[in-house]
Amino acid sequence: MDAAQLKIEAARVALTHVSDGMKLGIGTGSTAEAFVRLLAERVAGGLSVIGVPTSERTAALCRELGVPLSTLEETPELDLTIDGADEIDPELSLIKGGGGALLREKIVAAASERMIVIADRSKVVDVLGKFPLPIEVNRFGLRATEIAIRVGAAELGLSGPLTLRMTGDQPFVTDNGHFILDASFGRIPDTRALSNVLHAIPGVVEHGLFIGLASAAVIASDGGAEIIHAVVR
Ligand SMILES: O=C(CO)[C@H](O)[C@H](O)COP(=O)(O)O
Repeated sequence: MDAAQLKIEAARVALTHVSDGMKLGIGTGSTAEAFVRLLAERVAGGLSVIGVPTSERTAALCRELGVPLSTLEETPELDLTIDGADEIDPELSLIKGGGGALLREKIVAAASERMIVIADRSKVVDVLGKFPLPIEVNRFGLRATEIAIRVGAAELGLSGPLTLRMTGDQPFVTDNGHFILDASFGRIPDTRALSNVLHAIPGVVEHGLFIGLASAAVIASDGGAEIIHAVVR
């Protein structure tokens, strides 16, 4: 199977966990898009669900394909979120935000009873950090925030380039109007410690470490799809 087929396979298996009447968080990215396309087919066939999208991009696709949408304001408690990831470790901690939607993705996942991550096997790692960690930051005080991140990371023995994400010659702006710094720290042995350090910096809005949020992961490979369950949650 090629990469696109693996994404569809992971999405197909995740869809078997969706049932009539569910309130769904709907992720962002190419794997989540594969899920939306399959979900739309089921909706056309009579499945009744309501979706809360994690980005404007996902919202537009859902509207185009006829998946009924709500907002987190209208529907603040969700049954299940299905989303992709950039990296997944054995405890189902994740790096997310490659598509820039990490803040809404984390809020939606936290508002959901369960989160199922869908990915191909290339996303599974022993230790998170090969994929640069996206950090959503307020535009105000960007340089000061960058310095505070460097200092905090160094206290944990982490260092590496912090790159302002760009779209062409302009900084990439998230759906929430913020910038993203991609932190190439390499392996992150203590994800909780880094999460705490980043959350203590006022200019940091959110980061892409998702710890204790995923209940299960559907990992697709040529051998088929494997479901990994989290120990907690
Ligand atoms: O976190 C995300 C978007 O913010 C995506 O889930 C992540 O980047 C994976 O994307 P893809 O399925 O395209 O590999």
